[in-house]
Amino acid sequence: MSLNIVNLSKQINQQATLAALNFEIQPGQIVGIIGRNGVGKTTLFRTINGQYLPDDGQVLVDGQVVVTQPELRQQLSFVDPQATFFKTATAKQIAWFYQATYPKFDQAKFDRLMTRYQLPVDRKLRHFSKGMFGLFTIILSVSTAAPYLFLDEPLDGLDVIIRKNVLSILIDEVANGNRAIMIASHNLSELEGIIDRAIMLKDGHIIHDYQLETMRAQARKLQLVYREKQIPALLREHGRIVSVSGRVIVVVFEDFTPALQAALAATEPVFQEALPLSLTDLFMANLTDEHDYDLLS
Ligand SMILES: Nc1ncnc2c1ncn2[C@@H]1O[C@H](COP(=O)(O)OP(=O)(O)OP(=O)(O)O)[C@@H](O)[C@H]1O
Repeated sequence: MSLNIVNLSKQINQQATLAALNFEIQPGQIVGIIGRNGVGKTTLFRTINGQYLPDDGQVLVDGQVVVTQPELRQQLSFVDPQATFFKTATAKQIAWFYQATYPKFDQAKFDRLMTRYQLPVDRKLRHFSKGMFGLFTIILSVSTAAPYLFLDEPLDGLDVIIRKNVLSILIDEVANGNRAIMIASHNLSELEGIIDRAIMLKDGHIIHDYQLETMRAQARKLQLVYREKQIPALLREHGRIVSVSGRVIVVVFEDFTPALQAALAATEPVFQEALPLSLTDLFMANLTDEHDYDLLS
């Protein structure tokens, strides 16, 4: 089983928001989609799920083209949190609608989760709080039995206790290896705790597709102090500078080889310390523009 995104392209406002994206998702994975505001994460989910027609490229489920075989949409579930069309319906009515759309909709699971999280099934969604609505979209999504789930900012508006519960629901969902979940989120620290892989978008392209375990083994975040205020060229050539504070430089090296280690020693830092590397560091290292922070002052 697999979901393949092949040369997927979509222009929004004459901008190549998605420019020939290629990747594959397999059940058992939780994949984070990360990138700055407006980069196209929601557009990607909408295009994969058929809300937007792609300008080019294909979405394939088990090698079959989704756009020409609409029944394959049952394999995909994306509850768009920005969709307002069903806000006048009650939670129970939405579940009926989903049963019609997803023949394998798991009503017992839906009822169990709604009860567990004390969400009123007879209340109209427009009367749900932001957090209740967010939780509802997750419950709806996991109840579809679709193997590929897409969640857009699923933790937004949820209190810390519910967030932890939601994360454990999601981990349980992929544990048996039958489902994959793609999550677009700016909650990087919480995302990092559950994802296996992070796809980083910039300027319409995938600029990194990290397997987090491999990345953690290969990358280093170092705090370095030099005698002079000048930043050695090696740091910019092989690393990404995260911050500069006086003579203290924090730099991320994504591929920290023994040769690089030796070259770094030759720059003669007066102090060097390895710091824990997080997804936030990778985000900042790759996506911070120089005009965002005056790194070089
Ligand atoms: N319905 C729309 N009409 C016009 N422009 C849109 C529409 N939806 C998105 N865009 C534009 O498409 C681009 C991508 O937006 P998108 O919502 O996919 O980004 P995102 O990565 O999900 O952002 P965020 O992190 O802020 O949620 C942005 O430039 C946005 O302004």
